[in-house]
Amino acid sequence: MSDLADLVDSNTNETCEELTLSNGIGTGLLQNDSVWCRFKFLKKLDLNNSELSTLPSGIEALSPTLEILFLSENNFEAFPECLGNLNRLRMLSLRGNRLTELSSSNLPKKSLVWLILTNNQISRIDPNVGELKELRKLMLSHNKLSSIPSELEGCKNLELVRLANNEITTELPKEFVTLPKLAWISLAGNPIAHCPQTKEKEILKSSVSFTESDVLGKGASGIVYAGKYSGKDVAVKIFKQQSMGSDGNPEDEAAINALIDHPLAVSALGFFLCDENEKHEGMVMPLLDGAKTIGRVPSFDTVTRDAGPTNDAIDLDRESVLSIVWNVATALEHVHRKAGVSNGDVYLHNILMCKVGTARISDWGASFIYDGNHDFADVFERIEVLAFGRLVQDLFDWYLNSSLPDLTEPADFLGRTRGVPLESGPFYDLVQSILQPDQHKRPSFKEIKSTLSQLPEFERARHAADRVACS
Ligand SMILES: Nc1ncnc2c1ncn2[C@@H]1O[C@H](COP(=O)(O)OP(=O)(O)OP(=O)(O)O)[C@@H](O)[C@H]1O
Repeated sequence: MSDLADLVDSNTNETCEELTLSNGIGTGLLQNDSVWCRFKFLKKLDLNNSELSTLPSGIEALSPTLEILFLSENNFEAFPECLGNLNRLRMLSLRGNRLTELSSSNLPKKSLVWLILTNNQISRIDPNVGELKELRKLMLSHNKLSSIPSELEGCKNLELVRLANNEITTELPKEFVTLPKLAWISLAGNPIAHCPQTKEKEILKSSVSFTESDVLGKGASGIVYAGKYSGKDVAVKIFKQQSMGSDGNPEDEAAINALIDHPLAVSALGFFLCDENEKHEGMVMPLLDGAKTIGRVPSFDTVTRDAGPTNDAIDLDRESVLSIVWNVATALEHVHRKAGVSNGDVYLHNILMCKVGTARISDWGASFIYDGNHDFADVFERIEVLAFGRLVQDLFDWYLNSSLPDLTEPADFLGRTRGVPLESGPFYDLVQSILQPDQHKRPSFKEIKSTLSQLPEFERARHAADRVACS
């Protein structure tokens, strides 16, 4: 291939909206500035894994349309200047590069909502980060940050922040953790987060068997197989090694799984280690018969919100919806109160529903442990209360055509017309107190569970959950 123009002529159409030039296809050819202005409709460009350390300014010709740019697994040491002129860019990934600093100087401040900087060398966040006013999702796991600047409070739209596996030793600024829309945060693998030992749940690899063809499901951090352990049918998750996942490390996921013990939460029976490096290789969980997730992971459009129901959960009746609400609230009340654990990823795509219809919360890959006596204990719980509110909001939107009172987001996040407003009453009041910007005024999970338990419409859900606990 000698020329990008040839490549473009032979493989694509200039009216295309998406172009993939990853794995070196575009390397050395990017300099052909005249090519870029021929793309009048390009919304998404993938230049992953191409040994790039600079971008030619010709790429600015894409600014009228380009929304999504992948520059992951390259050699960038700084944000290329031309990025700041891509003024429709909403999503930018520079995962797995050599960045040492996050500064908003060369970023499109008015348009950027989703920034992925996982697995770089970032040790400093410039105070000008607060200028990224539209930012909703910031992925910074696997970097070298030792502190977070209070100026992050300027990012009033931040909803999800990943900070796992950094070197954070100092308190997070209060202005940041009390941001009005912050609902998902991960902090494991930092000196400020606790990490217990999992020795008591270590099991011999030889005691677990599974066949690679028997896949139950795939997640970002590993694959789950049907298998056997101690004569029982189980689910076996094999972690991707060195995956530098956006959420955190298998070690932390394993450590937290070892702490979770609740019938409405899916957690580990045991872990086994790699023979070579003693790292966690796999995890054994109780097998949930016919387990299916309820939500689809967020899309480029929905950013921080699940994209909609899975095909396995297209139709859920009111009874099922209320049962999911009750089960998730109950499990979260338990893990926050008993273990000081924040799940960090409370989403319908992490709720597993088994054949008989019981919903359980799963996936502790973004979780972290906090000190229940610490000043921030309430803060971490109230952040997750908002994530729970988002989950309830999605359930009512998808299945009951009902819109909940949302004081954090008076206009719907996708600009859609939502369903019929929820009728006023105690449930309305509860939801309104959950979906509000002032963290202090949100209820704890204990209070949420207590209010739900007094509502007659949740009685059947309560009894069904009690039966699961007794079985
Ligand atoms: N205990 C289980 N029993 C039956 N199926 C399971 C069990 N745990 C997981 N699965 C299946 O495997 C899929 C992947 O699970 P996993 O927890 O790895 O995914 P995930 O929640 O997407 O996590 P990740 O953060 O790793 O991407 C689930 O969606 C589900 O279909």
